[in-house]
Amino acid sequence: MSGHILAIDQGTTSTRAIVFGPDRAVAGTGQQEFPQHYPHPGWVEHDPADLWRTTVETVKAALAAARVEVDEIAAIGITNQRETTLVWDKATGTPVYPAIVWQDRRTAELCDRLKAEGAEPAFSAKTGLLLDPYFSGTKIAWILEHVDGARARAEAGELAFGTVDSWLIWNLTGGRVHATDATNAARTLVYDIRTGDWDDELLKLLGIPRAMLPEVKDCAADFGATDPALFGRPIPIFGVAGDQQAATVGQACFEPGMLKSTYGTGCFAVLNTGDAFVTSNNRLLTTIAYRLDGRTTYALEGSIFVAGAAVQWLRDGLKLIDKADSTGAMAAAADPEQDVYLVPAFTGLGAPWWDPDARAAIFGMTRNTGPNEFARAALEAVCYQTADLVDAMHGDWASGDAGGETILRVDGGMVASDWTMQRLADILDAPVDRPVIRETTALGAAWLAGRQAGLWPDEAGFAASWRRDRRFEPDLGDEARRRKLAGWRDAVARTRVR
Ligand SMILES: Nc1ncnc2c1ncn2[C@@H]1O[C@H](COP(=O)(O)OP(=O)(O)O)[C@@H](O)[C@H]1O
Ligand SMILES: O=P(O)(O)OC[C@H](O)CO
Repeated sequence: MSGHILAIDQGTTSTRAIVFGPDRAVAGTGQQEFPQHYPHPGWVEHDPADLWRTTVETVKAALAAARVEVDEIAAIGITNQRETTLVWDKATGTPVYPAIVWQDRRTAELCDRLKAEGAEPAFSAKTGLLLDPYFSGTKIAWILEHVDGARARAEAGELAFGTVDSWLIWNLTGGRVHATDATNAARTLVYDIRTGDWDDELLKLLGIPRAMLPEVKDCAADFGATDPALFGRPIPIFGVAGDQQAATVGQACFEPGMLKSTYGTGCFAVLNTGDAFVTSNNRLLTTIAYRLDGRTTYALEGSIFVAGAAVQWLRDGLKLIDKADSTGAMAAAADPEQDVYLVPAFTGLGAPWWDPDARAAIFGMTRNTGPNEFARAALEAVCYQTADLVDAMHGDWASGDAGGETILRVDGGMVASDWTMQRLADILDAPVDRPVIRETTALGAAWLAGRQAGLWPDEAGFAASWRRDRRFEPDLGDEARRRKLAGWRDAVARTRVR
């Protein structure tokens, strides 16, 4: 056996598998998009079979691209879109309903009802989250309520709940292992991140039987081995983390005060707060950054639902562009005299507003507004939203705690756009560091698996190998920055409904 590690990154719009060589460089990749289903306004579903099929197919493609045999893979690390909720039959492995995706807003009313009953403080104190449809708990409750017979079967111990990691582990192990890791559990709204256990009071409030829940393990742990029938021989699954947490470790943000932001479909900024469970006064989430050797490292997180998805909307919805990477040149060519703002609340607004009923809007258009201004507005929206998050973080976590100025480590599909990264530095008025390895999420999952396998270095050794591709320095006058931010905040205020 040689020391390759296979990372599976099951994301919102595509599944990726990446083989990392013993030198920790990318040896081969496989990637597949899969269909998104929008059965009603505000609803978003995935077919669980698509998540599984694309996983198997991309693993095979990555192995072929890397020209490695299965017996050269020492371990698998899994990372995944978080909160997306699946419920399946333990005997047959058949899902009782499609996967309800994290972006889905169908449980907004249930969240409102629970808030009106005064339940939110109990959820926040234990889980670090808010009562928002984003998280898994109300999605599980919805399935139990709306799928014929589901509640009785769940109570009889016949049904399993899982986030996408659990669904993949279940299938990879041939239905032998029902497990998750602490970071994914932390997104369910029923896991107490202080005690590290499912919480009976919260389960009762949502009517979720404990028997449905997976076993919760550290991020680097033994999650079982793949069924030999799948890839020809068993491969141990040694690492699991939600994609934003995997990106946090992939960016080597191991020190309190270190901050990363990932720009994929959505944007997620995660600030390591060490051993401290920091309660936000600015409606950020408190969550688990990672749990290693039984020790929990906490984080503050700002979650924005639409980042690259706005670019996809320009491409697929408006058909203004053919390819995502056209937007940079268009933004650069946009009329500097026009202040056009897109508030991309297609599925409500996430942190720090948490307004599930807000819907997207464009402000400031004139007769001269065209595709270039739309492209710039879509890219700038990501920068403004990051600024809102970083501001909120500064309110909760004094920058002195971080030992100096804010430096943002970035990754995800959108960071390919130099224009966006420069504008991000300009709007934040802080340096933005882009790493050499942009597959940071997969790298983080690989590190967890490689650490558990004893093949990859510990935190310090791994952090020392982090390499910067480029630093974007802020280069926009204070006045212009303030004017733009004021225009953005005015646009957000006009979009909010709560
Ligand atoms: N050069 C680019 N400029 C702007 N947006 C981009 C660019 N390249 C990719 N994107 C956007 O990044 C997203 C893909 O990022 P990725 O990290 O693969 O997402 P996910 O993991 O959420 O599926 C898409 O929404 C796409 O529109
Ligand atoms: O699939 P991504 O990269 O957009 O990430 C989704 C997040 O995990 C949702 O919380």
